[in-house]
Amino acid sequence: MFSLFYGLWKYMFSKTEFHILILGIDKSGKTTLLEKLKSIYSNLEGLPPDRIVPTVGLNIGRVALPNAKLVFWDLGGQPGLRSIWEKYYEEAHAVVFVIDAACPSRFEDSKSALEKVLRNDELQGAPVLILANKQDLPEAVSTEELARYLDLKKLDERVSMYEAVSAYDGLGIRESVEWLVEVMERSKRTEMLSTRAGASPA
Ligand SMILES: Nc1nc2c(ncn2[C@@H]2O[C@H](COP(=O)(O)OP(=O)(O)OP(=O)(O)O)[C@@H](O)[C@H]2O)c(=O)[nH]1
Ligand SMILES: [Mg+2]
Repeated sequence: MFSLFYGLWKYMFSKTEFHILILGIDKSGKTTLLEKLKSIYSNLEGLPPDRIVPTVGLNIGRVALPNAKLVFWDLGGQPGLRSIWEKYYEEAHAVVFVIDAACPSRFEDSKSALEKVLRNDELQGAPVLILANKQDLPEAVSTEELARYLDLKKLDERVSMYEAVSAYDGLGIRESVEWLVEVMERSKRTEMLSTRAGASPA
């Protein structure tokens, strides 16, 4: 009897926990975005941009929404650190790929890093959100222009979206999170990860 009530309680009140990987080449603004996410969604003030240093290990940010718990994993994007990204693929429900939209000279590097992410079998079916960051800068390109530059064939088969954001002023961040939650809740990958964890599908 207890287990019946516990099961019902769990079904009604427990929230699904989603793991979201924040990837992108160095200096694209991943950690600044993570800190902005924390300050938008919790009472805690995130670190101000001038206190953020290049990431070597892993930064974790937790966001509690009425319908879901989000755990963001932010990794370092320097070339020598990108091989670490793969260690987190298996457990990730979705990927946020951050690009410095104001720095066209590094679009090629971003494109090849993103293509490598998209090719990896361990991330099969994971929704991908591509963020054109630093929109507060006048030289930042739009999502349409960035999409043209990147010309990603592999994206056609993906649940994906481009969003223009600024990790400084928060532009586009709520919309991005709303999209992520909506697609992760319906995604086959979430079902697969829940089954693998021995829990009932979300
Ligand atoms: N103008 C502007 N600058 C930004 C924005 N986001 C990040 N930056 C700046 O870009 C630089 C790199 O930001 P980080 O957040 O450290 O970048 P990162 O992607 O975490 O870099 P790694 O940890 O080395 O991979 C810093 O000087 C930030 O202040 C933004 O939205 N607008
Ligand atoms: Mg960082």
